[in-house]
Amino acid sequence: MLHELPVTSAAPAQAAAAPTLPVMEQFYTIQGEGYNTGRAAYFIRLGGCDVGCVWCDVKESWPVDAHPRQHVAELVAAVTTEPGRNVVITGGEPLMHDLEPLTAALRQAGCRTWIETSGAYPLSGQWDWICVSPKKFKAPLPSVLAAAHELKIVVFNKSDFDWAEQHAAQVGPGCRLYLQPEWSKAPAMMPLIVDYVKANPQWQVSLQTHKFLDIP
Ligand SMILES: C[S@@+](CC[C@H](N)C(=O)[O-])C[C@H]1O[C@@H](n2cnc3c(N)ncnc32)[C@H](O)[C@@H]1O
Ligand SMILES: Nc1nc2[nH]cc(C(=O)O)c2c(=O)[nH]1
Ligand code: SF4
Ligand SMILES: [Mg+2]
Repeated sequence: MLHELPVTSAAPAQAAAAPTLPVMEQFYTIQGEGYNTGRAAYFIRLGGCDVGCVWCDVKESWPVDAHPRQHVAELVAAVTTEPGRNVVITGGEPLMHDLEPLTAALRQAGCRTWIETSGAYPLSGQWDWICVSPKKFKAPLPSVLAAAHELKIVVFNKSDFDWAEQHAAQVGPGCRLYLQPEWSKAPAMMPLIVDYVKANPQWQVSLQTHKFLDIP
């Protein structure tokens, strides 16, 4: 015998919340630092950082709530209006956010995904180039150091050379090693960096070339 089925109104499928991220600024420029210096790249600067570097050159990025949130799809659409396909995710400290949705969407759109991180938070996302710039103010995680393609140490005083070596001992074998002068200390530190790289040629010099060029 057939039973009459109770009439149920199917609950509408819960729409997955479209992922958003707080964006301080976004700009298409030339990568100024490190291994990819000189390459055209689209920068996405995410808001939020609690690392607290005294010499940080982008302190306006620190408060997470000060920056309007954008949908991942909007960000990818903005990136792909430009001819380049290298995308740098920076901040702020970008790894304070789950970067899986953004990096997956960027790769789907044919972009290469690069990150600038202090390494203080666990890695999320899919990356073609990982630049780790560890900080004394909040230690990098061993798992992020191990994944680095590039280790970029900011040299603020002469104790930073020993500190650089301590971190170089924690990266993988193919990782590129860079010493970058802290911008305001460059006149004093640059001669020491030059001598250090000449004596320890596994290291290279990285300069913030965009600041000399007066571009973003
Ligand atoms: C503003 S941070 C954002 C990404 C991430 N929070 C980090 O520190 O790697 C981008 C890069 O700029 C470097 N940087 C910040 N302030 C600097 C300064 N005053 N002089 C030289 N490099 C600086 C950082 O070490 C990092 O490699
Ligand atoms: N041109 C340019 N290159 C950069 N490389 C790393 C930057 C950063 O702030 O993460 C940066 C930046 O702000 N501008
Ligand atoms: S970790 Fe990066 S964004 Fe955060 S304070 Fe340091 S340099 Fe600035
Ligand atoms: Mg910068």
